[in-house]
Amino acid sequence: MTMGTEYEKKIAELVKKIKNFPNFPKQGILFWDIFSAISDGAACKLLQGLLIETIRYKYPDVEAVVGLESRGFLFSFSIAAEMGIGCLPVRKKGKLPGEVISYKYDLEYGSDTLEIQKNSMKPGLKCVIIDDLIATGGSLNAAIQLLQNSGAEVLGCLVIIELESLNGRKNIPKNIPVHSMIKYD
Ligand SMILES: O=P(O)(O)OC[C@H]1O[C@H](OP(=O)(O)OP(=O)(O)O)[C@H](O)[C@@H]1O
Ligand SMILES: Nc1ncnc2[nH]cnc12
Ligand SMILES: [Mg+2]
Repeated sequence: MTMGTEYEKKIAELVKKIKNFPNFPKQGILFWDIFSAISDGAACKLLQGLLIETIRYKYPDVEAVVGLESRGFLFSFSIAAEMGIGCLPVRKKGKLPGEVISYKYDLEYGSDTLEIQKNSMKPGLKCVIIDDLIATGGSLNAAIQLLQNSGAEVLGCLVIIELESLNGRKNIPKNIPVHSMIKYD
């Protein structure tokens, strides 16, 4: 996909701002800190503009943006407000009031459950899932399953960062596009 050299220049600006932290939160993990890229106003504007440009180009029919707790929320509201479309949260079990639809999934140890509010869902609602980062792909895949079980149409996913060495895409259904703006090994 090409969105032009201006777009590429803005991505390069963003890349300069993202810091990483070795051995956080555990020994052996290189942590990519999206908050380091939004600590000044110009950087916030840059990233917001890039996200909106990407969504408009990749998913022009989107009707709602679904943010994954918690870092995904930063970006879902910003995009939804600018585009005048819905902003739906996917949260861990027990955090959302009212009737919810749940999806339980396996982790390396144990399991987790994601939820979405039933009254925010309409059959066939065209959703894009947004998060800061894809690592193993477990979170995005669980959100895709949850939304599809809820009757939504998942147009695709958008993440800012992809950790390619973890090959998270192998855990995502082949017919669901995942667009990442920045790729690290
Ligand atoms: O592809 P995966 O292996 O599922 O990992 C990616 C997820 O991990 C991080 O969230 P985390 O669960 O650390 O919580 P946070 O967003 O609340 O910080 C990140 O923000 C993604 O949501
Ligand atoms: N390496 C990493 N950096 C930041 N967030 C993450 N979530 C999962 N893996 C991560
Ligand atoms: Mg997260």
